Amino acid sequence: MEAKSPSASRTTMTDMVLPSETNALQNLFGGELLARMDRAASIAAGRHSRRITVTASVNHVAFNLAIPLGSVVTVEAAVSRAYNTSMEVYIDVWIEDRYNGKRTKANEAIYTFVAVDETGKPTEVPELVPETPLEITRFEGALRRKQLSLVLAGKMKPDNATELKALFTK
Ligand SMILES: CCCCCCCCCCCCCCCC(=O)SCCNC(=O)CCNC(=O)[C@H](O)C(C)(C)COP(=O)(O)OP(=O)(O)OC[C@H]1O[C@@H](n2cnc3c(N)ncnc32)[C@H](O)[C@@H]1OP(=O)(O)O
Repeated sequence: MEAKSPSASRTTMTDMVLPSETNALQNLFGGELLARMDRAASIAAGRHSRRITVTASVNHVAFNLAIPLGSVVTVEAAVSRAYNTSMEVYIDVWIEDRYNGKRTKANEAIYTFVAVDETGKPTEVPELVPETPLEITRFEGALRRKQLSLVLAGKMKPDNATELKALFTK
């Protein structure tokens, strides 16, 4: 399988915040944002793998800024590292000032997707080769995030999480 860069999977979705999607403070409901990020990330994982993909884990979500009613919200997702059958997808969320077009980063998240065949069995994905400095930083941090996710899910013994442990012993 031919290796791909993150730009091959980059997915951008822009939409606005409607009244039915807000909480009591008139800000975008967190679950709605999670769903928008899941949709963009699953398209990115599908573009990288050209397979059916399923969300295996939501590894990290940071709701740094509330997103008010009426905001123009852009969700950008791209595969940040690919393994055997799984892919880490990094998602950045931006809000855009209606009048001057200035973009502000509101949130970010990291999801893990697994490519599967028609029976739901995990199947191989192409390697990912990062290109830009940001892509390289995200690529290099991905293995410890995968190990943390597997440890929390009870799928890896903490002792085997060598990359994660190195964070604390360096
Ligand atoms: C464009 C072309 C498309 C064409 C076609 C389109 C069709 C249009 C489809 C629309 C698609 C919409 C997609 C929406 C996205 C959902 O909403 S999907 C619904 C929610 N998700 C689910 O239902 C998934 C349910 N879970 C599962 O099916 C299984 O647990 C999984 C995820 C397949 C993993 O199965 P498993 O038995 O644990 O498999 P296993 O071999 O142990 O692990 C497989 C890989 O996952 C990793 N993994 C497993 N758990 C974790 C974890 N917690 N953390 C990190 N990694 C993990 C493993 O490390 C392994 O990685 P690799 O080393 O192979 O890379």
